[in-house]
Amino acid sequence: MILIVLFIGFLLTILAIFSRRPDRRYALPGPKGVPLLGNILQIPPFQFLRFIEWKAQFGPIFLLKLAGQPVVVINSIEVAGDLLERRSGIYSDRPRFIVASELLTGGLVLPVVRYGDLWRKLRRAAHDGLRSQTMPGYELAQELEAAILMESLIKDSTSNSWAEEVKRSTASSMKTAVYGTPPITSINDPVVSYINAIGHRVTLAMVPGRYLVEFFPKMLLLPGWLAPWKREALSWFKRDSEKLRSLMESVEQQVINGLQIPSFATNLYLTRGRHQLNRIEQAWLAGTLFTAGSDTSSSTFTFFILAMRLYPEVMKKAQAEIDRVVGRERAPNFADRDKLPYIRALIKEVLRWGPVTPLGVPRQAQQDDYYNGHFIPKGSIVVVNAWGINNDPKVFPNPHEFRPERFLDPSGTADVIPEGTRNQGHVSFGFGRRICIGMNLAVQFQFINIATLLWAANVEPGYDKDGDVATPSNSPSNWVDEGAVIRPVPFPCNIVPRFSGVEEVLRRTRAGRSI
Ligand code: HEM
Repeated sequence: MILIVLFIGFLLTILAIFSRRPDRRYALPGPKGVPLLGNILQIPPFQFLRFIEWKAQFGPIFLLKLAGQPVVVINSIEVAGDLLERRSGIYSDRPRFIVASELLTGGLVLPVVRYGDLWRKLRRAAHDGLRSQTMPGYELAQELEAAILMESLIKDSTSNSWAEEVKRSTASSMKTAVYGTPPITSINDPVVSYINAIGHRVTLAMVPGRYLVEFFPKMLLLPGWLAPWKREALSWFKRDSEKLRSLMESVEQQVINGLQIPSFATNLYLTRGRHQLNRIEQAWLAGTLFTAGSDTSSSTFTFFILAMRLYPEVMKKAQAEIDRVVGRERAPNFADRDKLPYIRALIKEVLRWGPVTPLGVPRQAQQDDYYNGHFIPKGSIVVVNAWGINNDPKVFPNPHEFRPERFLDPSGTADVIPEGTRNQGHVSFGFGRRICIGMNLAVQFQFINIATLLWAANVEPGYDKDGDVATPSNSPSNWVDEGAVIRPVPFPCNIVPRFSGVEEVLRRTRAGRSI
């Protein structure tokens, strides 16, 4: 009798294993790995470049195994659209990061929140404050910050410290947009340093292999005295929540005192009845937007400066357009945007050309799926090689060339936008339901800073320590991976005023836009 029960149990186990294991014939193609580790050892830094090589071998969608975890890599705009947009019900979740997105941040950091009701609430509230209709509310502060940035860049035009100044200015602009605070004078501003430190802790906690609990989730049940990593993370969550809440409370207090400075947090507080977020959720949402927007925007602007240093003829063409529309008596403003098609095209090209977030933010398949006859198991991590798509020669001929004209019709006036790019011209903001919620603000930030810099100054070659002309390039040896973003390694260059009187106009612009 016992033998019969054991035999039936054995048969059921085998059946269960084989009903879950896909037939190998249906598996996605992909590089062969080694036992246990799978493809881990084949993945170098700047993996998106290797993914382009594998695309040539295995096609636009392939499978990697990282220590048993299936990772599906998408390398074409069509496949990304098919899965992340047309099957968004399956592909809108994020992978689980126990320490980073649960313990350290209470599951409240929008880019890594699991797909579900809380995500919907946070996303709706974020959309409320960042949709295109709200953008004019941010313009005055962005024009002010662009004038401040330009004044300081040209004041010390031969300095190599421009990259630090770009970081300060971006953090300042994002802090004003989120909390309505005046411009900051130093990147060491205490609020900026605090929120950046939270971002840094989260990024570090996501490094694969850092915490065993990610591989053995049952360890989460250990009591704090046996799990110092858990105790520490929970204590950071408490401290960070208090800090972020105090920032929201100062905004609330201003509104209560009758002072409504336009900002994301002011809007969040005023619309709290509609989105139903509690105070801690509101506080984390505001703080998250600051971090998600700062490094991405400053790195993009740094790629713009690199492009101007490498393509002086593009710079001249853009400046000619600005001179025609704006003249020299005033600095550019948002009212000029519709009349500056070349600048709009140039912004798209910067976002396409610079690998700021080359692999976007990963997704996770919420159920088993088949694509073109290939099996994608539930729980697979799904990564889109955005940089690979942005550099696909079929969509963008001569992709390594910086050429804003690719986004203009032959008359140079009408925008030309490749299909499947959600009207952006590139896929750097992602896809589907989890597409970057801050993209309107991000593009607006780039517009005013790019237009102001081109109006005010030339980006000219700088010199290295030996006195030789520095020769930066847009290639791996000139990129630095900071975890959340990739940016160009700072390179010497000179930002030189284009005409006398620039400083005076910038001073007037600043004085006319106090917030
Ligand atoms: C040039 C600048 C920026 C780039 C390149 C960028 C890129 C991205 C990408 C690739 C994603 C993931 C999209 C996906 O999963 O398909 C994302 C998500 C996100 N971004 Fe941005 N971003 C930028 C600026 C901003 C700004 C300024 C903000 C805030 C105001 C922001 C807030 C967010 C948030 C909250 C998410 C998570 C959305 C979600 O998971 O539902 N980003 N961004």
